[in-house]
Amino acid sequence: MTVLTLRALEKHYGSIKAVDHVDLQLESGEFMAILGPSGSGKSTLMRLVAGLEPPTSGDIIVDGQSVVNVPPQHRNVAMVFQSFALYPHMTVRDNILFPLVSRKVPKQEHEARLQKATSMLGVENLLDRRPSRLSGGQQQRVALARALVRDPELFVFDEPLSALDAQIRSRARAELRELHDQTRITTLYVTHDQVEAMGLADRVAVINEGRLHQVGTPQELYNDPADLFVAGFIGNPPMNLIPLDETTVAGLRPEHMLVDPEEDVPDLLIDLAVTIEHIEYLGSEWLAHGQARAVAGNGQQLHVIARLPASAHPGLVSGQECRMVGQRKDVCLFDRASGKRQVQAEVPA
Ligand SMILES: Nc1ncnc2c1ncn2[C@@H]1O[C@H](COP(=O)(O)OP(=O)(O)OP(=O)(O)O)[C@@H](O)[C@H]1O
Repeated sequence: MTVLTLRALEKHYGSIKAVDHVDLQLESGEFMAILGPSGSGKSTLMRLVAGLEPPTSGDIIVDGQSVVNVPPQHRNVAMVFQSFALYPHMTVRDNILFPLVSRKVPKQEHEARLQKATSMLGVENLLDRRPSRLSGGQQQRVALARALVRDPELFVFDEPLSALDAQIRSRARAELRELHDQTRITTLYVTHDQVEAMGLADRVAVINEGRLHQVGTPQELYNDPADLFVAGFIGNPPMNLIPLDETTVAGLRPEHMLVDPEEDVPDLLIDLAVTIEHIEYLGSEWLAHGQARAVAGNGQQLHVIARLPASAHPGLVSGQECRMVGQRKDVCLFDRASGKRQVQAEVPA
């Protein structure tokens, strides 16, 4: 079991800080997702951990030992890429055995390790095929078997499901998590897809422009975003971010936005006059999109979204005026200048 620590890790490309002072610790057996938009530094971070590139500064520590000067072939890190990177001219068997051959693992160990990895991934019956004769899902499982066969200390995944069809992606997600639960290999999983990150990981590290914004369980990120970036990134659709005054922005999840409440709602903090733009039907719910008027008294228009259960037909049409309100208990407050979450004591009366 392996603990991975990143300490003040930096990677600069000229003036670009691809990784900007990242401190992060993965506990032994933990599955951590690195989640961020395109260009946020996720792949760079992963390449530093695998040893494919040296950091500009900072340290990477595995079980108490710095590995910054250890070349990639001597780090026991198994990587699985988006493209799977299987060798097309080799059979599945030879692809899976390749890490053992290249690391000169004694031949008598090969069959037992092949058997263990292939039975875990259910690819025993594909051993004589070439990758071009496999479906995307099968290729992904072969790539996982190849990563597993070497008994790694750390798994590093770079968007390993993004090449799969949407229909099989959710099954592949479940299989990946089952594999983790069986092996408990410490895992760093890079993705820009929050459904993957939130659905798979024990904890999620949200990164943007090379900087870590928050590390927490999926529930913590959703319920207690640390700053405006996380609030506007997590959730689909994300939080409504509504300026309250010169210094404060209120964050309110679409499911907490109440539309035309019939009864008095206690302790209102948000009370908006909204013109409906359109109503979106998503099967299990409705999304009511609208423009709020005169937010924070400056006449500024603001796009807002309310989420309503499928059973509650909103009875709204485009162009209709309505009221959207939110209670203080459901609101997160952020400092407008720094973007940071305000502590509860600073909640304006
Ligand atoms: N070899 C390089 N030379 C110069 N700049 C680079 C290099 N690699 C990455 N960058 C820059 O570093 C930043 C982070 O890139 P990185 O590929 O790590 O982001 P990412 O979050 O993985 O993006 P994506 O999701 O699009 O793959 C970007 O601004 C990128 O242009």
